[in-house]
Formats: sequence, structure tokens, C-alpha cells
Amino acid sequence: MDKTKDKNHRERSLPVHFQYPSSLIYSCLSAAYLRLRIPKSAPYELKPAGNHGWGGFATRFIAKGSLIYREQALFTLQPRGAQQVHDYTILWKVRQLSAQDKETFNLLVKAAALDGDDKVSNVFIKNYFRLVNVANELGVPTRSHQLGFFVFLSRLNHACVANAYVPQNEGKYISCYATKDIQPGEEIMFSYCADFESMQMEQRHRLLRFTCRCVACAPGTAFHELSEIRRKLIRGLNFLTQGMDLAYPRRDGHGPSGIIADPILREAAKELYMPLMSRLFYESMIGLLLEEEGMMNAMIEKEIIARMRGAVRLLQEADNMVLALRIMKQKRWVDKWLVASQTLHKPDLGDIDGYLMLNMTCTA
Ligand SMILES: C[S@@+](CC[C@H](N)C(=O)[O-])C[C@H]1O[C@@H](n2cnc3c(N)ncnc32)[C@H](O)[C@@H]1O
Repeated sequence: MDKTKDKNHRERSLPVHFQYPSSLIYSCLSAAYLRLRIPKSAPYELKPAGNHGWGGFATRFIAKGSLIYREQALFTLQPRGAQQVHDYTILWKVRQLSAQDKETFNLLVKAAALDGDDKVSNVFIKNYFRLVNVANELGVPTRSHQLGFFVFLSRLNHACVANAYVPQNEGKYISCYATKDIQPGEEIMFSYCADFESMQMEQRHRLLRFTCRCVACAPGTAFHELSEIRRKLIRGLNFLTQGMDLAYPRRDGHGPSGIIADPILREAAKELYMPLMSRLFYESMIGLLLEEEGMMNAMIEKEIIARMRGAVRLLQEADNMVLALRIMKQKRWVDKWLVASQTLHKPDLGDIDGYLMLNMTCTA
């Protein structure tokens, strides 16, 4: 996913719906799920996962950074939102599938029916990922959104601090990568929403509509307390660098922005008027906080570094350039942040260019 935080495209898989309350449901689901043939190339199997219904468990060691599974959508739809997907549209798509794919789809419908839900559209809602940049019929990439139905990666459960990551998408495919070393038998989980990095527990659970019990969602623990502070800070830092509040819907382009108390700083951030050297400090702090939170991974890192490089390229003053190169040279985020802290709010002749360029990109 483009963590340059394309304003409208951050939603990935949607927070989904029902709790799986009893062992009765597990055994009903098992009838359907045991018949679901996980492809041989996928290094996980389906098993009951405590209060998460069923989940995917590693069948072998999966090294940090490696691809876990790449899946093609069984079919795609192009509605305005998943809630607007109608049963008949889905069934029309399913009619065009191969016999084997139809059977797979029917297994998920059966599992849902055993769970007391016979609406095909709800099955879709539970198994879709948002796709952007899908090529149109002529093969030309578009910015339009599609929703893809994914059978196998949809079986993975959510964790706010996860061991896997699903970047936004690549056309009709989605891929899941390990963000940590995963041992055989360990459950593979990813965060259902990229913006959760800027949200505190209560808001995350409200959107998910279920109660996550990962390490960040364990009130009373030191990790949870720190996590709440870190995510609030990340929210503020994202606002300062990108001019938007990722924790709230932004119909008008800007969120409530209560996250930044200082009105002058808030207005400057909204207008994307932020000195380049300050950007380097804020971005390195985001990196440090994400790492501390256990949410850093190669893809996010690449995106933050790309944004930092963009700022460095625009610098015009020699002493700032020297400092910036020192920041970029540091291997660890904590060191980048320490060096960058010497530069906060230091102006540069390139600040105006940076401001113009960002505003042009954002309005284009
Ligand atoms: C896409 S499905 C994931 C697979 C699902 N567990 C199954 O049995 O098919 C999403 C649903 O799984 C459950 N779920 C996923 N992650 C969870 C978590 N961390 N805690 C509780 N329930 C979770 C929720 O009911 C959610 O609506």
C-alpha cells in the first residue's frame, strides 16, 4: 500500500463484523473449513484460533520479510462501497467461475449459513480486500477502486501488532509478507487497517467491531499504556507531515485535527507548510515509534525513507545538507531521530520549493 498515505486509499481489508462465540460454531465452521483446500504454496493451515474463529497457522518457519502468499481475487466487483454490494451482482459473478472456484465460494457461503448468516453479500463483506489501480478492460491502469474476493488470505485474523503485512494491492492480486520471523505453529495475523497505527485501542475496536486481544490491546500492561501514547504521537506526526488526521474521516480533506493543539502549527501542517528539516525529524520519529510498537516492516520503512529522501533532495543550504546526510546515514531509527532532533524547525531556502511541490502533488 502506498504509505505516502494517499488520502482516499488507505482502507485495505475492512473491519469485519461478527464474533464467533461458541464451540458449536467452531465445529460447524470446521465442516466447511476442513474442505477448503489451502494451496500447497501457502505455508499455513486452518485451525480454530481461540476467540478469533478459525485462523491460519504456519506449517513451517517463515523468515521475516519473506512472501507468505500471493493470491488472485476469485472475482472482483466495482461498487461504491462494500455495503452496496448486492447478492444478485455477486451471484452473477459466481456463475462465471470455474466449477472448482464455485465450489470454494459455496463452502464459504455454507460456513456463513452455519453461522446463522445466509446473506451472500455478508460473505462477500467478510472476504474482500480493496483494490486500486486495477487495469481496465483495455489493460490501462486506472485509479478506480475495485473490491476483490479473496478466499485464503481472508482466513487470516487481525492483530494490531501483527507478524504479517498486506500492502494495499497489485492489480487483482494481494500479497502477504512476514514482518517478523514466524515459527511453525504460530498464528499468522495482519492489521486489517493501515490507519490503525494512528488510532488508539478504543477507536480500533469500534471500527473492527470485535475486541482484539493482541499485545497492544491488553489494558493494564506496560506495552498497552505505551502503545496508546505511541499511536497518539504517530497520529500527530502524520498530521504534521501529511496535513491530515488519519484517525478520522476527512470528507473536507482535513480531519478535526484536535491532535495538534498549537493553532499556528496546525494551520501550517494543514497547508503542508512544514520546514524540510522538521519533516526529517518528524519522519524519523514516526520510524522510531513504529519500530518500538513492533509495526515497522521493510515496506513501511521504504516508504518513510522515500519521503525523507524527497525532503533531502529539496534542501538548498549546505549545513542543512550535511546534517541531513548524517541523519540518512544512521542505520537505526533511534539514531536518525537523535541526529534529526538537532535540526527541528531549522529553516532552509528549499522550504518554499518543498511547499509548492507538495501542494502541486496533492491537488493534481
Ligand atoms: C476475515 S475473517 C478472518 C477469518 C475468520 N476468523 C474465520 O474463521 O473465517 C474476519 C473475522 O474474524 C474474526 N477475527 C479476526 N481477527 C480477530 C481478532 N483479533 N479477535 C477477535 N476476532 C477476530 C472476526 O469475527 C472477524 O469478523
